[in-house]
Amino acid sequence: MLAREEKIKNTDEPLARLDGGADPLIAGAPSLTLARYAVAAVLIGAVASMMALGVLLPEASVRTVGPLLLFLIAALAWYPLSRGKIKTAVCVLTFGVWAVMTGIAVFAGGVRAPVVIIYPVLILMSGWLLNARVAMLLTAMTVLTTVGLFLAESWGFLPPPLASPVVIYFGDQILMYLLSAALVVFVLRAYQNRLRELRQASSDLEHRTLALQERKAELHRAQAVAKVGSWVYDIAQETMSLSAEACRIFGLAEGSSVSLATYLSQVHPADRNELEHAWQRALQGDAIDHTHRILVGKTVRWVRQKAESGFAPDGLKRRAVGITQDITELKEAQAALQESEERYRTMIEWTPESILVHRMGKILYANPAAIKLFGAPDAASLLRKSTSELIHPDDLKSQTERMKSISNHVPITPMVAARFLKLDGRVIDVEVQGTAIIYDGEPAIHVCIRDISTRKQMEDQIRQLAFFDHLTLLPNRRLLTDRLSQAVAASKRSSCFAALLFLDLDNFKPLNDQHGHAVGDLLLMEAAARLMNCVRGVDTVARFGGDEFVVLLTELDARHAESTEQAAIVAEKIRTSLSIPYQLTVKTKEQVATRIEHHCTISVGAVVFRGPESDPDDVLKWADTAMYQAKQAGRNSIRFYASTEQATGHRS
Ligand SMILES: Nc1nc2c(ncn2[C@@H]2O[C@H](COP(=O)(O)OP(=O)(O)OP(=O)(O)O)[C@@H](O)[C@H]2O)c(=O)[nH]1
Repeated sequence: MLAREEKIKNTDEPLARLDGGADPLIAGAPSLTLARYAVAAVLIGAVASMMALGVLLPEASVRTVGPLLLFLIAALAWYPLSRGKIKTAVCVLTFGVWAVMTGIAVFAGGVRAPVVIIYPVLILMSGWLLNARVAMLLTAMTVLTTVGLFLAESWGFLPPPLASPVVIYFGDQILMYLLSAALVVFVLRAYQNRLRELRQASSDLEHRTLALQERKAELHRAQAVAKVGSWVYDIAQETMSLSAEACRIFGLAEGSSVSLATYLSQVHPADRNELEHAWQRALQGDAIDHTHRILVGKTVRWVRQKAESGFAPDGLKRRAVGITQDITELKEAQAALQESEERYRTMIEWTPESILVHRMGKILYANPAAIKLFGAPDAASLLRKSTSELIHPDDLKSQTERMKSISNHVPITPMVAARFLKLDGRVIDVEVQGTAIIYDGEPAIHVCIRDISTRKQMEDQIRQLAFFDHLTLLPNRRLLTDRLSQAVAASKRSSCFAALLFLDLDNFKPLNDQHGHAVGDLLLMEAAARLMNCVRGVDTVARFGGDEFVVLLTELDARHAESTEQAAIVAEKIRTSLSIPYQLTVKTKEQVATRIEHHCTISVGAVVFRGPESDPDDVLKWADTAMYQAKQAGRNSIRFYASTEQATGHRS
């Protein structure tokens, strides 16, 4: 098909216009093959004639001029033919042959020359292969020539005809008949080829029409799926032709076309002016890319118009070609997203919880609560920091791993306690919870930080109250019981003995009675401090209650005697230390502070024990019994619980 289109393009224009500008294919342009046959036939005929004349009439070389001219004409026609200019070639051939034949007729007897038989054939061929005008022209030329030959002969202007043997007449006539027959065959074949080509062209046209319809349907489907319509605006006519999807978007019946004024009246009043300006710019050659609202019934639709103005393919009409995209859903989604982002922003701006957003450790956002929590003067000074600068070094590894897990969407404990650092370096106890989010279009981590410093302090206080004596800050009876159980269990494992010293201040009550409870408290605190100085770090000094203290000595010797000796040494050290006079500051009734010296001693009951022979209750009871014995013995003394009773398990 393309090859044929190419051939048609190459056919010379002036000749094509001789038939009134009709499609040369349909007007019967000769095919390249047939034209070649015709030229070849003339060439071969000319050569054959020259050869025949050379053989039959070697002495009459002048007779070969005719065939020689025919040969030249054919050679001349071959040149345009080789360049695809078929009609020019046929023209050269027809008129050339006509001219040569006329020349021969002049020397061969005028209107009686045998060659005149070729004229009708040439007229027919020119009419068929070229067009009616050429045939008419050739006919007129032939009639005039015939009249001319007749008059020339009548007036005796014609040269005497060459004396020709009969064989020449015979040969000429046979050649003319053959040539005529060949031309008629060419014409018929050209006609048949033309018909075949027309049928082929018709079938091609049908296929092209079908393909075009399919493409049009596909385009409609694609436009409907993409919600993109197209239009062409004829600037002179001021009419906009719309595709089916464009009609749907504008709420018009399929196949509608609208004027610019009608379209503008459909545009939302708030957007109309701006669109009109854009349209004017487009008419001056600018491209339009404009988003505006249109009113379709009672609904508002968002559309994006993209267009360019220019000339139609005919190069005459000015027009604008554009597409219309229905972006209502996109706009609604954008509005919803914006609303949700604003809500999120407001929420995190006002929440009392501290929130940071970071990507790969770089802080991107900090809410006011976070700025306050980290003691930053403003958001910018916090944004300059990396997360690693805000995390306590001890927790950095675990926090970094958590961030990695969050980024990789690996499940983790939602909230953990950690220590963070304020910008001034102070430590804050916090609970952190991280979530993977998309921030500014890229993955990031949203961290929620809760300051639990106050809660931690309160917990510590509660712990202190639950397990420590508030006056002396020593472990209380509950914690002592726990440590004693641990000591029993440890001694069972290690086979080493432990010792428990039960201490009771002697004659403490009179101090309270004489100087008041506050002074008694001072003594109790001083006694506690002295006790702490008498023992190792692994030992426990507890306030059992009132003026009673307990000292638990662990990890003594594996032998009972040695352990008893070690415990006795510590007990003696304690007894000595606590009997040193106490310097206490007393306030008189008049609130005047005076220092008094108070002498106080202690009675110590001691027991050396080891699991599993002893249990915590027994040990306490045995030490208490021994302490009672020390009191009985006159106070300020140390008594060990009898080991025989321990060994036999006697507990009375
Ligand atoms: N200042 C003060 N006194 C307390 C506290 N707890 C108990 N006491 C007093 O401690 C005293 C203990 O009395 P006791 O041990 O029976 O009497 P004591 O005078 O030490 O006599 P002995 O123990 O027999 O030598 C009581 O007067 C209690 O009121 C306390 O927390 N502070």
